[in-house]
Amino acid sequence: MVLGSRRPAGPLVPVRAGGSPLPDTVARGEAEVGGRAAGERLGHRAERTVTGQVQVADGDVRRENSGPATPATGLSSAEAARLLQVDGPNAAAAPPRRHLVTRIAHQLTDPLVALLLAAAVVTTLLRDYPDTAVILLVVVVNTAIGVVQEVRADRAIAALDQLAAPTARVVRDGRDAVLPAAELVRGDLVRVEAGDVVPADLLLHDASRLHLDESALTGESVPVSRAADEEASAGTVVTTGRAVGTVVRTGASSALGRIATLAAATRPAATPLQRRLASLGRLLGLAAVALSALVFAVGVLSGRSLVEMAVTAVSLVVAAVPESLPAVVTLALALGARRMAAARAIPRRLHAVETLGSVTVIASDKTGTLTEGRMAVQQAVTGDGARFGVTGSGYAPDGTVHRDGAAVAVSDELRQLARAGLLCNDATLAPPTEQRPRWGAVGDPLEAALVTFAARCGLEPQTTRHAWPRVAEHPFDQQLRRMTTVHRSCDRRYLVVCKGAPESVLTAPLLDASDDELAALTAAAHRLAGDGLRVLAVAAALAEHPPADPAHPEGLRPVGLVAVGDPLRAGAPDIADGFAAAGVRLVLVTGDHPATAAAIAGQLGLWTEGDPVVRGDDGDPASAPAGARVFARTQPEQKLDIIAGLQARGHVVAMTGDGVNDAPALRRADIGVAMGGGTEVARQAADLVLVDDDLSTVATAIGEGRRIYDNIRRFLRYALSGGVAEIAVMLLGPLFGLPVPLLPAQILWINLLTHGVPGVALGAEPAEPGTLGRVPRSPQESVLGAGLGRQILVGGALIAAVTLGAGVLAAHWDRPWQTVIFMVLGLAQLGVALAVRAPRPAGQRWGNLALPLAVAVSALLQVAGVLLPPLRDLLGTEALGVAELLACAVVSVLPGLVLRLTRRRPAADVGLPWRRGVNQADCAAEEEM
Ligand SMILES: Nc1ncnc2c1ncn2[C@@H]1O[C@H](COP(=O)(O)OP(=O)(O)OP(=O)(O)O)[C@@H](O)[C@H]1O
Repeated sequence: MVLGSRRPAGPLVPVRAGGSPLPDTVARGEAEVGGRAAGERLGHRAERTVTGQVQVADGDVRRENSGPATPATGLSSAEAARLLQVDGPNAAAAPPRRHLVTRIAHQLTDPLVALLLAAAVVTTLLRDYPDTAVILLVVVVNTAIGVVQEVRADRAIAALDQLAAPTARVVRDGRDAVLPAAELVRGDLVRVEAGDVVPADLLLHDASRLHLDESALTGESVPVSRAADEEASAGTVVTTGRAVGTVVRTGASSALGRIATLAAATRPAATPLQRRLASLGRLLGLAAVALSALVFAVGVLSGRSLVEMAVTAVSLVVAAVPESLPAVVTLALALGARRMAAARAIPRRLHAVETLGSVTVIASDKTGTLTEGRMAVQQAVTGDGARFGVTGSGYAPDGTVHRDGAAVAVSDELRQLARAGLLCNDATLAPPTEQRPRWGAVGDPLEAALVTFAARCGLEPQTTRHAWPRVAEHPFDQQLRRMTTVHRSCDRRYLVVCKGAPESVLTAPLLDASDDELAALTAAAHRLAGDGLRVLAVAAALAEHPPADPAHPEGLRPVGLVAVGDPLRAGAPDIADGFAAAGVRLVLVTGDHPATAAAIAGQLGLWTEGDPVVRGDDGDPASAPAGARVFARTQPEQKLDIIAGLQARGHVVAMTGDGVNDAPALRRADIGVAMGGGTEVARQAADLVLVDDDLSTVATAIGEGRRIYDNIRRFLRYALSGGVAEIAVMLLGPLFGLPVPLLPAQILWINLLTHGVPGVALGAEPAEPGTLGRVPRSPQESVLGAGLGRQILVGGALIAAVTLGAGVLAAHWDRPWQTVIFMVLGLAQLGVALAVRAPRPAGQRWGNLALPLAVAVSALLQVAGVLLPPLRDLLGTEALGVAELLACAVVSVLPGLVLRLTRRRPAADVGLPWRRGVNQADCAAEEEM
């Protein structure tokens, strides 16, 4: 879906006269009767009855507005609270909360658990009660761990939903307030403006140039205009203008609610990693079943009873497959998401948490993301070529104009330039308040800078605007990159003013100027842009008649250039360095002039003389050179092409955006990043919302994403090494004269102690030092890739080797070898859990304490299985002496020790340059350049 331009071009738009933003009584009963009734917009035929109710053709009768007309002060909080009780929240019916019983039933329907329950039935029939007891214990503990993790994950996700919930600007108790959209009630007075998603069905009272993108409801993406007394439906997007309206329907009865597509209603789909792990789980399950069948066959052939071997085989399947994997992954993702939110980067979908770790390119817009978005006119060049400097603080109207370092009086030419910039302008300035001690911008900051400039040139903005009433306009249009307004002069003529990008304004037939004049102004504009300033050219003319098409005025005379500065955010160069060190390439995508873009990119260390600057107005940015890091003069739609081009080269792309028409690009990017201060529609389209508009939090989020992925692989390495070892011991044991190395109850006991709590604790391991200094992993890489498969086999082989070795020696010395195998196999796995932990972060004494604690408790229980008589009876173990126990402990340490000593040092600390982060194809292409 491509939304229209931020302020879509239209034909000659007559300007509404006056129109206070908030009429005295906005829900005017009589006025509405003649207007279009609610429901009509949605294709329902609607008639208004004498009682003020709306009769909708589908038979639905509802009161449009309860009680008396809403006064300009909006509802009182008490009345709103009462209505909220009556109608419920303004949200799609929340997915029903899963009852505990449902959660337990869900755990019990897992195929592995079903297998265990079947085995329990068999052992009960055989009166093998100890085995039955152990099997049931495993089922109970695993179910409990599964349910607890699911609840924790759901809670973390629900908390995130709250943080990223849509908001609405509403008038309550006579004051403007920003509330969660879910708290809106019928009768609430709501304000909407460009970039907002209409939060509920509104009956409009005052609409100024309001255009709505209704594609969410109708599929039609061309914005439609809506005026007072018409309805704005929930879920539509304001592309231009602003309006005030009264809520007439909320939640499920609103337009969006009725077609049941409110985003909140959908349960999050499984993430790609979860899906990949689910299929890996199925594969492992099949492998475990096949190998257990082999163990079963070997056992039966060597004379063991069919039933005993069947129960052994089932236990082995259960023990070898990491059944807690889905729970570990979901919890790791959900807790990671919570941690990101605490770092002020709110993931709106779980998949963002895992995808962030493999981001290779972050494409950022300039204004407000890398720069502060606080603009000020710094230089001005008048039509006669005179150049002025302007100083002052922020948007404050006072300041000075100087030339060659000395304060000068404002010339007529400069005043004309300032006046033109003030008239062709929709912004105003907000004086300081108690909460905000500085002057602020209302509307486009660039235009607000022009208002300040006019004031510094001695003009009184309101008086000037009043003296030159606007009669027609062509709003700023990102395609044309200019804006035109037409004003009535006091002598009944028309002043036509056009301001915009120099290449859009300094061109015939719009401009009537000599080639020399044009060349001089274009060169001046280029020089100013080269200083990193955003340059606007201004042209104007007095005419007898308004232009036939204000989008394309003709015959204007150049009035001058204004060059607007927007300081780099403090720390922006460090952000660029940080991404570079993380192997993530920062790319600047802007609608600004190539010289401005290059200058800013130069200050960020992204660009040096000779590097390419790709121009969006000069061809297809998707076919840009592979190493390009600056895209200028791009249209929002071209962001899609840039993303597609990068993705085709194998990059995982994060894209920032905050405007109305950035939404498609935010959806298309692997990670759409919206600014907390941006538009609602951008926030809702994004995967990640940066609360403080601070791009550096993306780096933190990338680090978190990598940590989570590392921990999932850590868990896999630990759990699968154990599974491999168990199967190897059962298969190879008979070859070493150990007929049935482990009894079913023993296998399940080991499974219980090793998988459950230590597994979950591994998910909480801290990030390895230098996680952010690593090359991002390839998204195509298998979960078991990058050597993990080999590490699992090595780990499994080591555990199996020491276990079988200890068993063989015990058998040789005529000691209870089966118990020795039980002991060593369990303890060695726990040793591996400690060996695969992340290196302790610098300055932290203990790291993740949960893991050693979980391992210690599990080790004690394992020893108890041999020492305590009741457990011995249950598990079929025999007593071991202290020396034997110590020997078992020493042997069990070996696999972990070997793994620890041979651990590769993290590739970190070396601060990889970003170039190493791009894939091979890119490197080759860059070398060719
Ligand atoms: N209000 C305006 N009136 C006239 N011209 C404008 C206005 N705003 C921007 N321009 C011109 O259009 C060009 C593109 O601006 P636009 O706002 O589309 O860029 P952008 O992609 O949002 O930039 P950024 O990456 O800096 O956020 C600007 O360089 C400027 O020359």
